[in-house]
Amino acid sequence: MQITITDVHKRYGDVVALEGPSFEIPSGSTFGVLGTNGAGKTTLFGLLVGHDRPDAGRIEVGGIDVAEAGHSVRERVAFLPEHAGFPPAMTGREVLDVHARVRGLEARDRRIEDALETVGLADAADRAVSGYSNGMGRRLGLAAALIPDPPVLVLDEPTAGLDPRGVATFHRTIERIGRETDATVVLSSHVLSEVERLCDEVAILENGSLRAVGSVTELREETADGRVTVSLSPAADASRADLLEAVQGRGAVTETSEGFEVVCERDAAVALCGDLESDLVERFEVTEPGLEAAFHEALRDESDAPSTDTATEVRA
Ligand SMILES: Nc1ncnc2c1ncn2[C@@H]1O[C@H](COP(=O)(O)OP(=O)(O)OP(=O)(O)O)[C@@H](O)[C@H]1O
Repeated sequence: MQITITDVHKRYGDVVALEGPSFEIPSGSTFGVLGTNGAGKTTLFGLLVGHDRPDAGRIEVGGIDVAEAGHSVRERVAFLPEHAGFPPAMTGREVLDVHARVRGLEARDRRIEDALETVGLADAADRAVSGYSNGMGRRLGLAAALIPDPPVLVLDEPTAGLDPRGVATFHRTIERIGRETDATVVLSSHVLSEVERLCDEVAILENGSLRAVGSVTELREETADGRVTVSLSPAADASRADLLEAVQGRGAVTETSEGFEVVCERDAAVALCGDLESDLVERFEVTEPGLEAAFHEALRDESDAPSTDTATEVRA
């Protein structure tokens, strides 16, 4: 189910939480919302799931205005909040049964079995929640969200506070939902590698405004620069200064003990490698920008931005 966010504004007193972001979340996609602390992610999710109303602008889920839809939005959008707690004395299965009854769902047993299976809790279903690990608790929250078979799943920082094994299990669960259901999954995270792994598309927010939106590949290629690292051969010693001068116009050049590095657009980086005379070059490497570089570039935060991530081409 497609989600359309149009010029949404929200303030809390003097604090502007959202200042007009507009973007679309394609039906059936896994979509990541990224941003620094206080960027407006949780506020946006609160509006998306109908907990709050925007001061101006619209959010539509499957063509229906969430602010006008009232409680019926719950039939379309399921929410896993950042902190979901459950009565500790109940078993996982009992928790899900209560969720299913409250929603008035039919075929409850089948739905509960399916949800437990999807999140990998079938074996632990009859244990008390008090004995669940943090990660199991998060997955139980996800199972509760999945029970009504919602067209849209909104997950606020779903892996925050989990250990690496819990994170890996949660990732597999989200990938499975992406593969096996038609659900549109919207998640927020501070972990860029997680978003890069799970999401088809990403929006980057800062101070309530949209800074960038697109597929992870688009953001990598359009928003951030690549890097060429060149080690010169001894044959280049005599012409080192000329070589450095020749590459000056190609991007930001830094001399290194072995040669030089040039940070420039990815296409320019590849072209530069092709232009270098092979007998003067011992080795070069083109490093593609990753989402982390794109994120920092979108926020124009040069100070601590690693500009490159993945090495893609090495030639001796
Ligand atoms: N109920 C509230 N009352 C007052 N200010 C609020 C309220 N909720 C959010 N804000 C403010 O709105 C801005 C956006 O907050 P929000 O929680 O949406 O950001 P976030 O991107 O989810 O941040 P984080 O990554 O830290 O969770 C912040 O400046 C925050 O302090």
